[in-house]
Amino acid sequence: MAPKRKAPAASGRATKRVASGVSTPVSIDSDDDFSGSDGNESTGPNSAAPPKYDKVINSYKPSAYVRKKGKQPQDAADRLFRADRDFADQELKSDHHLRPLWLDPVHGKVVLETFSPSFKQAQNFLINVAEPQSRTTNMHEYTITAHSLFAAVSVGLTEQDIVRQLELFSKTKLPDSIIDDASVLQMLLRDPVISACRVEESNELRTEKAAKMGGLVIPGTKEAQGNKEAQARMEQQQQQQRQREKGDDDSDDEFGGQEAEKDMTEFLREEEDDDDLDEVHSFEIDGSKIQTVQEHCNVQLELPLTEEYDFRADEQNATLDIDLKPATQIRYYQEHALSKMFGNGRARSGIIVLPCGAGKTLVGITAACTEKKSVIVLCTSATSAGQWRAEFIKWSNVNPDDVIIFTSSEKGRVPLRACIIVCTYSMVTQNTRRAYDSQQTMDQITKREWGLMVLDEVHVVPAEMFRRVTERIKTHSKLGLTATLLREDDKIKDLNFLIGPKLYEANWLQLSEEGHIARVQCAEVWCPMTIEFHSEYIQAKTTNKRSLLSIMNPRKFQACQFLIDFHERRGDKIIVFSDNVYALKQYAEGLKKPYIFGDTGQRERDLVLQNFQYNDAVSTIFLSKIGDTSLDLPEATCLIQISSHYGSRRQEAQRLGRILRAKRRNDEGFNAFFYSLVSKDTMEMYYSSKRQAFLVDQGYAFKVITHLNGIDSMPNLRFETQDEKMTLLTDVLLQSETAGDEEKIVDDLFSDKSTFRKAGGGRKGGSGVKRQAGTLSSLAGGEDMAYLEYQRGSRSNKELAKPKNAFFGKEARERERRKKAQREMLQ
Ligand SMILES: Nc1ncnc2c1ncn2[C@@H]1O[C@H](COP(=O)(O)OP(=O)(O)OP(=O)(O)O)[C@@H](O)[C@H]1O
Repeated sequence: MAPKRKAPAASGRATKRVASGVSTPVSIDSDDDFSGSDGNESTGPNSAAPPKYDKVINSYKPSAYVRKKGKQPQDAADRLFRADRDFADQELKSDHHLRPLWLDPVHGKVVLETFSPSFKQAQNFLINVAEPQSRTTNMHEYTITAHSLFAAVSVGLTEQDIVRQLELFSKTKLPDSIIDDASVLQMLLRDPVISACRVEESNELRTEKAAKMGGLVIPGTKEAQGNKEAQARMEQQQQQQRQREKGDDDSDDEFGGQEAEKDMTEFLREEEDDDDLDEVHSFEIDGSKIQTVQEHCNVQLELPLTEEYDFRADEQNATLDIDLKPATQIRYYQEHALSKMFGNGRARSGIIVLPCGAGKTLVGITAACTEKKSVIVLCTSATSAGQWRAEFIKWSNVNPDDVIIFTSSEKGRVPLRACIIVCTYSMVTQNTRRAYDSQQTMDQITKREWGLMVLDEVHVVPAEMFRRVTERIKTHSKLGLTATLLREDDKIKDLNFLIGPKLYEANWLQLSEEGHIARVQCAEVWCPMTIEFHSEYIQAKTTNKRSLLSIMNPRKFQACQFLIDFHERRGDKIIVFSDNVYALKQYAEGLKKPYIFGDTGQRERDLVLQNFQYNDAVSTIFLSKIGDTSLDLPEATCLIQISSHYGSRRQEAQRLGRILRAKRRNDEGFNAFFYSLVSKDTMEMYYSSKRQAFLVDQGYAFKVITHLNGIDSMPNLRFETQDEKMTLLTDVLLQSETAGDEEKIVDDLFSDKSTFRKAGGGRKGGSGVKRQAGTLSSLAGGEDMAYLEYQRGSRSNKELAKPKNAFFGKEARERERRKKAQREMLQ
């Protein structure tokens, strides 16, 4: 008999340590396709090299790590093997190599081996019961939380199912766990906040049989297709039967009738099975206090609630005539996501997370086609509202007259019949007095009940806005859609009770391997500082100055120039992002490329974007932060970040999303590219790794490029001579403190005060940004970035925009100069 082996400590971040690709620098050769090597050089999770973790486990000697009293080994790994992480006593099952899960029962962490034979089955199970934390090539890490377990139970998994499956997939024996649902309800009844929200005074729970839930088929799936075919066959059989009865039967299909009967028997059997469903224990709460109860349960009691809508039993609200067009087939992951929402035959409110370009819109539309009740869609801009309407008409058979837009520029009338209304968050949440027609539409929206509310881009909308939306609009179910649940403001928890729990989160790498989104090569390019820039960097007294010096590092400029040239020659469309406006202008003008930032007027923006989209001579544009949320950007295949010095993981994920939808993604060997240019030995390196954390968790490996082969022999490379470098340094040193600031853009979504519209819709003449008052010192510095605060009411924007003093005169002249230069670049 083989000797018993002990389990190693299931360290929470095992995958992260394996995943980190930044530690071993590699270089690229400009003559090679940097993607062409298939990432073999990569040290990160995308590496084609065999999994190293495997070897670590096999050579593992658990006893060596057991922490003995009195002995305090102080090496770097010691903290990973503290008492609460030491699972050396857990016994490995004899066939543990066939089972893919390592469990940490103390912290609820689960590590899944992707190279295990039962990986797929284990993954399907884990997605239901746990939150994915990190999904790299060889290891996935999940956490089991109260929310995730509750979500699992509410899609029909029982406590026994969960324990049985965990036991099945785990390499070690499971510790016991007990859940008691009824006692939770009794506890809620006794809770002072909740009992005050109840309708009845009694302490009794109401008990009834669970509603029948089977038979629901999500449109656009193979099952739905099968059902339609079966129904068509049945109709055909009935027709033939009628003809036979009339005596003029000429059909030779004598088995058709039996087939139809079989379908029906199967259907009835499913219905019968549903009779075995459990009992429902309930108590009723006052409708106006739902939000209080949700917040209290989710936040204080940590008992997440789910909202469910039995739409098939709703006879009060009119049915919407909508179905997916017969040719519309939803993809398997869209079906998975929707089955989480409709898994128990009702519509369960919650959030579906799919990467950019994976088809969130069709998920929302299919949800609408499943419920067939009135729908309200909330989106972030007028452009997006228009796209939602067009997509409804493209994918479904809905009558176009039934899809109404409500934005600042378009205010359709809401009909009394069932309909779909697509509006912007700002239109619905506006607190100030509305124009007459706008108020009328708003009244029609708030007066009626909606079956489904689709909330687009939930990660960028402030929680306060959701609160207002959900308070004002009566809806039976809510579906939040987003590419990432990351929010730097830590308001994600609020989304849980304002919308619902996360229902589904797709695996980015899997979708890109399957060609649903583009395959992306990520790289961090380390640019050494020149001696002069670095010595000024060390002496600089303020963060802003240091930041400006690291962005303007001449070697970074050269790397940017080289990469643009390299990718333009490959036929890529390139977006260069700079959060700093001074650098944006210096780089773009220095390289003779068009650019857009907050101050760029609408016509100039449109001109630049259209040229980028349609003009082969314009392959590169420079964008400030305005490109993150406020522009409807054409497709790009290469992104270069030159300045993004704070560690926003969301911004990083959002920017990556810009290239995930590349249409050429299914071309043989196609890769999109995402570069971050980082000045070596500066704070940029720290922020860069912070920003990458989310993408590393999604399985992206960041290659580190320490040398761009060919850069030294590149013709017309800028800042080659010492003189040029020194002139640049002098210019940077002469800039005022605020030149090192990031551009301050507050999307109009976030601000009631903003009088500006987002690009592509809304009020004429706006620039899509909120400008904030700049300090006098920023003006005195002579730099040409000025922010004005536009107040509502008192004076028109036109008046305010008139130059009022010499500085603004200069500003106007500068704008003219810039426009002229841009026009020349675009010719
Ligand atoms: N099931 C499907 N069959 C065919 N095409 C699809 C399907 N699902 C999505 N698409 C297409 O994929 C593209 C991306 O879809 P969509 O714009 O909805 O993505 P998204 O997730 O909303 O992206 P973003 O977050 O960037 O807005 C669209 O062209 C859409 O038509």
